[in-house]
Formats: sequence, structure tokens, C-alpha cells
Amino acid sequence: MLQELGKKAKAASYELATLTTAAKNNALECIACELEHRQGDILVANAKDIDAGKENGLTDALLDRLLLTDARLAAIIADVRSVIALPDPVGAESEGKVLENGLRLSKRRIPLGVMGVIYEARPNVTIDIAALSLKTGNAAILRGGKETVHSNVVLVDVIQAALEKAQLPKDAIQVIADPNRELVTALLKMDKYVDMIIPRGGPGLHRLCQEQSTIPVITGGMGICHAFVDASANVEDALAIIENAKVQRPSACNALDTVLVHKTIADTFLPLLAERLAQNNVELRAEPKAHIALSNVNAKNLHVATADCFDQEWLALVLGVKVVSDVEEAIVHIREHSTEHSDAILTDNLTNATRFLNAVNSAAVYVNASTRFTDGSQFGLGAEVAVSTQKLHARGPMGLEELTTYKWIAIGDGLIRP
Ligand SMILES: NC(=O)C1=CN([C@@H]2O[C@H](COP(=O)(O)OP(=O)(O)OC[C@H]3O[C@@H](n4cnc5c(N)ncnc54)[C@H](OP(=O)(O)O)[C@@H]3O)[C@@H](O)[C@H]2O)C=CC1
Ligand SMILES: N[C@@H](CCC(=O)OP(=O)(O)O)C(=O)O
Repeated sequence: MLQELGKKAKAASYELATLTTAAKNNALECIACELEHRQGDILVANAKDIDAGKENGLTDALLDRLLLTDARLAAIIADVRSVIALPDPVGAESEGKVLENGLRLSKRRIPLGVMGVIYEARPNVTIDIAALSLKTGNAAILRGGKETVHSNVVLVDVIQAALEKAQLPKDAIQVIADPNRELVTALLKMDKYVDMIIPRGGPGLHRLCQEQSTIPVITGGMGICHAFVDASANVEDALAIIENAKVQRPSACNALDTVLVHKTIADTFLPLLAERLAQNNVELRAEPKAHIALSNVNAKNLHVATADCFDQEWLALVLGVKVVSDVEEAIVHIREHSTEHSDAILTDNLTNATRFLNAVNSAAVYVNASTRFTDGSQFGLGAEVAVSTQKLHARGPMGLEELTTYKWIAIGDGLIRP
């Protein structure tokens, strides 16, 4: 079954690679219209996933990730239309030159081919990946989280119906509906048909891909994200940024996990932070110095940090807190504990901001802004296929450009190499 999926995806990818931008945009508009038209079916399927999720004891955060509503569907449709409005990177020529022998050379941007994407139980991701893949002339085989299988089957059915209306191969976007994990492992070996594997998920999934994949992998990895509050930070701004980064959507990979506070402001800043976060029921896990700074505060959610606290991606309303001597100690801590996803410095000191930007090598490094911005839509990329936490060939939110590669175009006139 999987081999058949791969074969069809490969065949579709050859056709997609030569489409005009207008044809691809037309297909995306058909998808937007079909999503509007089939809204009822989609919400019914999603309700089945939600009911099953509740029966299986999914947490509120995971149920929220799974849920579709009228408003969320409208936002998904708007995202498809924003991808239509973006420039198509495919076909762009660069580095054009004529060699002394007359050979005319240039680089032309082309699709990757077929992408295998394994991702969490979030139905909007299905549409995001499909839209970005189609706009870049790629085919995709999708394997979303098992909890979202009803939603994904209907969403891919909607996409395929729209592709047929647009007279494009429906196999451009296919779904693995069987939740058996052995199929994921089998997908990782389909190098004959699949050009790139993109796993969005936790360490178990990444280990599996590292050990089993015979196909290049771009990892959308977990985020252990930090904010360093420097001595010169604007207190009100710092409190608002930390609150946003921790509370606005704690289950996301770009949510904050650890706050590092400069020792000279620890006694004043930490009680204010504890008070602010208590209003949002955030639990603090404080290392000894931070715990002392909080000792006079009636912090009902305060706990002593255990050894592994600073290597946790909480995905919940929990925050590690530590006092550091200066920006250098903050950088050392981040190098040791960060997953190189998103890290921030909150400061009014230009020298320290510059030092942090140069020394911290995460996919997104922020000055005086929330780590929650690491997102394709927020970065103006329309959507994202994943937030890459590796160095090759893409980093951070992967939009259209990151789903392409290039080939050299060489035009001669009967030229031979002497
Ligand atoms: N950087 C990024 O782009 C993103 C990162 N994340 C990260 O993902 C994690 C949370 O998502 P969560 O859903 O819990 O992630 P999981 O890793 O548990 O699941 C993600 C997907 O991988 C599959 N999977 C996981 N382990 C295996 C395995 N051993 N064999 C086969 N398939 C496997 C799951 O399948 P199944 O359905 O069977 O469980 C699911 O489809 C966090 O760490 C978060 O930071 C999340 C979104 C985006
Ligand atoms: N794109 C996201 C971040 C990645 C994401 O979807 O995370 P998750 O909540 O783990 O599925 C956002 O910030 O909106």
C-alpha cells in the first residue's frame, strides 16, 4: 500500500514541477473554496476525533490542538489564500554568468520532489503543508498524529477533490490513514520515491528518523526555549514578554521553558514575575539562588528545581527559573541546555544584546521579543511545514523557499571540454 502511495506521489511530483504559478494558485484557490463548501463534513469528522480524544484522556492542551471550529477553519482558509499571494520561488534564476568559453550558466530554483511529513495531531498543519507543498510544486505524503485521523482523512479528501477540479493529479497530496507506526518506519525507507522526510515531534520520533531513515531528514524539533533578563531590562516589558511566551500557548514548541535572571535584579524582579505568573497558574521550578530571592513571596506554585528541570520542554504552565551572574553565564547555560529552537535576551544594553545575538546559535534569537513569534505565519511566510532545529539546509520556520532546491542550467553552442 505504501509503495503504491510513493509511486503515485512521485508521478504527481513530475507533473507539479512543471506547472505555472497561475495553475498552482488556481489549485490553491480551489482548495480554499472546497474547504468552505465542505465545512460541515470537516467539523463532523473533527468532532469524532475530539470525542475519541476525550475518551482516551487527552489533556485540555492536546484537545485544544486537535479542535477545529468555524473560526479556526476560516483562519486556515485565509492562510491558504495568503500562500496564494506569496511569490513563487520555483523557476527563479540566480548567479547567471557566461564563462570564457561561452557556456551560459545559472542556478534555477526547483521543487524538492516528494516530501514525507510526520507530524503532531493538529489538523491545521495538514492544510498548511499541503498549501506550501503545492505552491512549490512538491508532492507530499502526510502522516499526522493518530488522534486526528478522521479530520485528516476528510481534509485530504477535500484537497484531492479540489485538485481534480483544478485538473491536477490528486495524488499530489496523500495521507497515511492507518495509525500503525510500522508504516512510519517503512516510509523512512522509501528513498526510491520520497526525497525529504520532515518529522515534527518529540525526541522519540527524531531518534527513529536518525536511526532508520535512508532519506535526508529535516527535523522540526522540540524547543527548550530561554529568556535571559539582563540587569538593564525594562521590567514591565520583560514581565509582559515572559508572560506571553509562557502562557499564550504553552503546548507549542516555541513556548518558554526557562527564565535566567541577572543576579543584580533577582531580588526585585523575581517576586514581580512570580506574582504576574501566579495570576496564570504557572508553576515555578527555582534553582537555590532563585528560590532564596522568592523566599518572602507567597508563591503557592513555587517548587525547588530538580537536576533535570533545565532539560525539560514543559509543554505546560511550568517554568524553570535560575539566577546567573551575567550575560556570559546565560550564554553558557543556553549552550548546555537549549535545543537551538528559540532563545531571547531582554535588555536595554546594546553590547549585551549584540553579544547574545552573536553567541547564541539557535534557529531564532530574539532581543526584547517573545519566543512565540517563531512561526511561519508570524514571520510572513504564509505558513510553515515545520520549525527546523537543525542546520542543513533550512533553519527556523520552513516556508516556500525552504521546500525548494536548485539545479544548474548550462547552455552551450556545441561546446566541448578541452
Ligand atoms: N519544531 C517543530 O516544527 C514542532 C515541534 N513540535 C514538538 O513536538 C512535540 C510534541 O508533539 P507530540 O505530538 O507529543 O510529538 P510526538 O513525537 O509524540 O508525535 C508526533 C508524530 O510522530 C509520530 N511518532 C512519534 N514517535 C513515533 C515512533 N516511535 N514511531 C513512529 N511514529 C512516531 C506520532 O505518531 P502517533 O500518532 O502514533 O503518536 C505523531 O504522528 C514537542 O516536543 C514539540 O516541541 C511540535 C510541533 C512543531
Ligand atoms: N506554528 C506554531 C508552532 C509549532 C506548533 O504548531 O506547535 P505544537 O503546538 O506543538 O503543535 C505556532 O507557534 O503557532
